[in-house]
Amino acid sequence: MSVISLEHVGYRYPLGREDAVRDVSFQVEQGQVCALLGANGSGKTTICNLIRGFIPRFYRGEPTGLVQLAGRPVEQYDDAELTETVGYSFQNPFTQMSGVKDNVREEIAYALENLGIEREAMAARVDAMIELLHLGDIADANPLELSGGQRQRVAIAAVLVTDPPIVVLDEPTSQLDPQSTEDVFNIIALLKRQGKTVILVEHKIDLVARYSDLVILMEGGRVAMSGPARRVLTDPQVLDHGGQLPEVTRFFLERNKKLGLNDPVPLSVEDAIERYGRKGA
Ligand SMILES: Nc1ncnc2c1ncn2[C@@H]1O[C@H](COP(=O)(O)OP(=O)(O)OP(=O)(O)O)[C@@H](O)[C@H]1O
Repeated sequence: MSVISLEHVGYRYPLGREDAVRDVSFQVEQGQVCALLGANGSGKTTICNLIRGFIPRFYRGEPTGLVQLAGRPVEQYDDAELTETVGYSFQNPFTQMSGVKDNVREEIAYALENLGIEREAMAARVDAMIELLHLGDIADANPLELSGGQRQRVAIAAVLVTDPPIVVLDEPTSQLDPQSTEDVFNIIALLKRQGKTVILVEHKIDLVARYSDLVILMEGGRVAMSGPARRVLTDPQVLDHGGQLPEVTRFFLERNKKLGLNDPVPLSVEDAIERYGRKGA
């Protein structure tokens, strides 16, 4: 049974002039990282909102089709179940801070307070998140006085601390420097090893190629291409649908074209080294 399943899903925001998503179908199995790709406005965040149940609980309107989590329609989940099942890190970390907590430690603990977790266990889980996301230096800082990148890391910690089986990360590295970006992708790999199912909206295509199992490429609210990352992200048609290809892949596609070859195209530098060894291209 798929952990996340969308079947022919469509939705228009109440004030929208056209459908934000149309006839979207895909399945994600437990432990998979699924990347949602596509140009601005192609429907990625809307899909995240449908999976988290914010549509139609927060955003009104009537979605069509069927969104299921672990085989159960999202509309059958109550609010508490959805909170526990889907951890959601928003595209804009500025909207994610509670605004009611004085420091980062309390901000991360906030989500646990309502779950009735005992104090000591709560402190241990918060400490683990502070370590995981390298927040030690700012643990006592006011969440509202952090930089964008710091807030982004606090927001991810606040999502992961509740240990949800599904994690939705909407552009989690948009404000991060290369080192912190790499850290976040290492955490995604860790989540995968823990058996969590991850939905990732991310533009850094080289990292997407290295860490994702599945890719859904959106275009104008529809699924333009979907399937295993290895298949989709080595297909030059991605470029025709407003997507990007990893740098190494583009290089090898160009090489094949120029030399009239039909060699397999690698997805990452590691992949290229494995296929072509030291002699290279
Ligand atoms: N609250 C809203 N009300 C009306 N229309 C909306 C709303 N939010 C998004 N839309 C529209 O729905 C469509 C899909 O938007 P969505 O935010 O899902 O795309 P996206 O791929 O996540 O874009 P981005 O990369 O810019 O975040 C767009 O046409 C957008 O203008």
